[in-house]
Amino acid sequence: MIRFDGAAKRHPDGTLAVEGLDLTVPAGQTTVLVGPSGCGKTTILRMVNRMVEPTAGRVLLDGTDVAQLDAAKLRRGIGYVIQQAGLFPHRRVVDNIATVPYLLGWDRKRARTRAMELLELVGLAPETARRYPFQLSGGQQQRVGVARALAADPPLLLMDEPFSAVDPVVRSGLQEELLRLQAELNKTVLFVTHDIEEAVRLGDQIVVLREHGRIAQVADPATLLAAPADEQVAAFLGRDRGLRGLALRPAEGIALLAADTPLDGWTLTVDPEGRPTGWQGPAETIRQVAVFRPGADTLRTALDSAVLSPARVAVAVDQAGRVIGVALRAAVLEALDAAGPDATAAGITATGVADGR
Ligand SMILES: Nc1ncnc2c1ncn2[C@@H]1O[C@H](COP(=O)(O)OP(=O)(O)OP(=O)(O)O)[C@@H](O)[C@H]1O
Repeated sequence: MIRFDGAAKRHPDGTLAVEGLDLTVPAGQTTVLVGPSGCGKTTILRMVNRMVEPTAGRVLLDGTDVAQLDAAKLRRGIGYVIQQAGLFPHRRVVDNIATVPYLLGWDRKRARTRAMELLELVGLAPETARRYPFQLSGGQQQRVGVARALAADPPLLLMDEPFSAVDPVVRSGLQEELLRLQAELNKTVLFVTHDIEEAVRLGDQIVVLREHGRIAQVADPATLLAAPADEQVAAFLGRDRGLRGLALRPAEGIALLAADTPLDGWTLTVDPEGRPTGWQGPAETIRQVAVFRPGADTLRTALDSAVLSPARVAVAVDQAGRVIGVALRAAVLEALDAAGPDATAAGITATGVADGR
């Protein structure tokens, strides 16, 4: 657990980066710091590994003030991932990953064996090990960066906009990978981003910051989207926060009809295994079918499937991608009602945000 106890940073030129932060980062969970550029996110993160020393207050790691710990030793016990991975260009991937084990004095063979395990864990092929960073794509470099941070199995990971330099598709893959890893490893993760979408996807706890590291709100993603603390937070979350909140709710309890139900003249076509191949209409054929997996996907995906379909139904598939039925748009909305409106659950009224009640 990390505890910021009035932690502040004023730079020698007088810039007040962080005014005085009180915050608990729970163990075994992902806490995301999000906020506008320059609000102090990186400064807060770096106070933990002493790359920035607070000018007032303290940062406690499992109850110990980090200022009392040897900085080099402290850093070897904390995984650190930064934007564009920050790999050593002259070292092969395997040796980049093994950096901390080498520093910890592991013998070469053990360190390299560990590096190979990690390469697999982050989804990279074994032959990647012999390459140099410049021979990898941006997304692959980030994966190596994550593997390097995990090499000595530290309980804590600091991640500073680790995925912001890659394109949206790669980024989404990296986020998914981090979620998978985190479900397995249960690290304490402190993650910085300026992307609220990323924060909502990855965070167990989201800390929305204003300038000078002032806390605007600390909440889990569903509560944050349903009940922003004030207008400023609501504006930061964006206008479609309600729709984005659907991404946090499972697509469950949606009534399915048989896939061969007549649908306004549209027929869903499937391949011999039963996977959807397109929509056959009276005058045209559409070759894309947006699908959702009941239980595995979210209400947002189900709604998306229903909105994109020319037959105005969501297409439900099983884990193998075989069609198991279709759902009318109304059925998706009913499931939404049955799940209970989040805003009410969070204790606010429809006008609660606007008028401050
Ligand atoms: N060495 C320094 N000297 C003076 N001011 C600094 C120094 N380092 C950072 N700052 C200032 O401190 C404030 C917080 O910076 P920080 O990098 O923590 O913000 P951030 O929220 O991570 O920003 P971004 O999202 O743009 O990366 C900024 O106003 C920045 O200009």
